[in-house]
Amino acid sequence: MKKSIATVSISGTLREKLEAIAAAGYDGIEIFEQDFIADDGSPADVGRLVRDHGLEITLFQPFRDFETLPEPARSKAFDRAERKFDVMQELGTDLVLVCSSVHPAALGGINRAADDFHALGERAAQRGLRVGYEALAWGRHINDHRDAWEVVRRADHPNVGLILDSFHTLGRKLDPDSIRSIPGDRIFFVQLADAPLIEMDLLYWSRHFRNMPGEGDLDVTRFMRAVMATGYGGPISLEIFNDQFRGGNPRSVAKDGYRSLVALMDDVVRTEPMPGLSEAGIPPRVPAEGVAFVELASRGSEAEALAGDLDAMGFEKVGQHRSKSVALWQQGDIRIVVNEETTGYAAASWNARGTSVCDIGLTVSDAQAVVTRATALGAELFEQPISEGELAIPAVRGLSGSVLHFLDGSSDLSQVWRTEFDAPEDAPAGAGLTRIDHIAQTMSYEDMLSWSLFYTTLFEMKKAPMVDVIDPDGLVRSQAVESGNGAVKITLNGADTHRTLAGAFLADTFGAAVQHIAFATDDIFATLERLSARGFATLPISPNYYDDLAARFDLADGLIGRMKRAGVLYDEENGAPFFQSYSRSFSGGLFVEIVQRSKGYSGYGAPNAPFRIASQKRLSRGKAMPKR
Ligand SMILES: O=C(O)c1ccc(O)c(O)c1
Ligand SMILES: [Mg+2]
Repeated sequence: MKKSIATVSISGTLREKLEAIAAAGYDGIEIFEQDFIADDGSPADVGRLVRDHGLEITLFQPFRDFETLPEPARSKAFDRAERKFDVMQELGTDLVLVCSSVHPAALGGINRAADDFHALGERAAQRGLRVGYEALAWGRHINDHRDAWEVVRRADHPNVGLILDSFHTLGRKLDPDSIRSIPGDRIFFVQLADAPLIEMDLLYWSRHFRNMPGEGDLDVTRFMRAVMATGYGGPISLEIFNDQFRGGNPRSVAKDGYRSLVALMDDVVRTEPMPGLSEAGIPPRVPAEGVAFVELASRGSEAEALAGDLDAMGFEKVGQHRSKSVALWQQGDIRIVVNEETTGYAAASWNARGTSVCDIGLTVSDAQAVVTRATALGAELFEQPISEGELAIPAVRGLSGSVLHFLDGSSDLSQVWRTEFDAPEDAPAGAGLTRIDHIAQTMSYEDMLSWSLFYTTLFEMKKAPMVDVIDPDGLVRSQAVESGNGAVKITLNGADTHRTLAGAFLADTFGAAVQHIAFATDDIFATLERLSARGFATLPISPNYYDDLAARFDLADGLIGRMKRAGVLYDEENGAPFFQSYSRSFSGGLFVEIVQRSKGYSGYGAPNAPFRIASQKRLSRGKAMPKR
């Protein structure tokens, strides 16, 4: 199936858009009239430019306010159409989108509209062109794809067909299954868009908040399944009006769109039986089964300080890489790799960002299959020369230059710690930190959709609801993506000002992704006691916090006193308790969190974030609270 994207969907000049669209792997573009008019090339030049990028023009759009006008406006509309037909022929495209009229003078009437389209079809046919009719959700008389189809059906002309747009159908909560009874060869074009569910005016919602399939809350898969059930074989095309994308990086937005289309069609072929459809062939989404390791790039005195911090947290250095300056630290099921190499990817990461997380290893059922799926979704393979005795661990680039490695139970990969690090089989229990609870990535707000799409298209992962994290200096939006069994949880934290703690971290580290790692324990008080004996200092929390806690929750006085002494924060969800504590910042602005979840608490303690952040900021300004 041809993959296409409307030029309105991304930012830049037409030429920049074409570069980005071609690089992302699309077959064609819907050319938005404005984009073409703004370019100073003739229609023929623009057509050539598009084809020189290996793209075709799948659609010319939009042609507005055409149908059911009274004379003399009706004749004028036909004249306008003829002029657009001239342009289309010069551009080299045969299909125009006519969107349903919003003209105040439009008379309406299915038969009147059908007559106008029949006449337009006759004119188009003379030039070998085709006309597609789309119901805008806010069209004056036609605002439902079922009515648009009735117009097309009655127009009864081979050069007149229907254009479907998932936004207009799903945004109006129309049943997408009503599409199933339309003959596929009468559907000329299909536009796809998702959107977050927000109650607002349809037109405003459509023009500003659309996003890529999978990024929003509409059931675009169900819509597309219905389309495929008709036997439709034309292009699938993204038409995304989004304020953020208009100002975003055209290359990454185009790549996100491509990723969303591949994932969407994969979901469709897996759920809608379609004889003969050959789109399958990419490995399915699989669950991420666990965090196998987190790798930090470090060097010199920073690495020494980091070793001290890891030791204070109860980690033990269990192995040294056979041929590289890379150490393996472990506690329970947590593996931290510290890479001090002076060449290669980790070295480049250290040079750019100082001590920071440069690589995340995830456990999956089949590492090679995950890499195959990731590359089909547009991710880049990651490869480094490997030395004698080293394993080639499947890996891809994540977003913003990050790297993800994949380990599975296959014989070689499961032995990596023994093979490369001579690590013993038994894990040190340390201070009782058992596993990685979650990894918190910090990013600019506009990258959040890209990251959540990245994870949810690659893995069986669900998005948790977006929560607001209140930093005294601004808002940070936080959204978790989680594998079904909770084995892998990643929180995506989007900052849009450098004044927030997250934003300052981003600026100071040139966009390092991971700002903190949360470790789980079964007994936070016992663990903190052991850590304290090892010299680990928790983040101090204001005494006011504990007074408030007593008012908010029905907790034993003894417990609150214990939390206060240990620097533990508390939250609760339907009676399920959650305890969390934070470290002070390490070099590079990284910090860790220690959590104890019980009875299925599923959140991240978001209500505590303002107090945690305020304390971190006090410390970083050198105004630590006096000990009391
Ligand atoms: O917002 C609009 O006007 C508009 C134009 C063309 C489309 O295909 C569409 O879905 C919306
Ligand atoms: Mg549309």
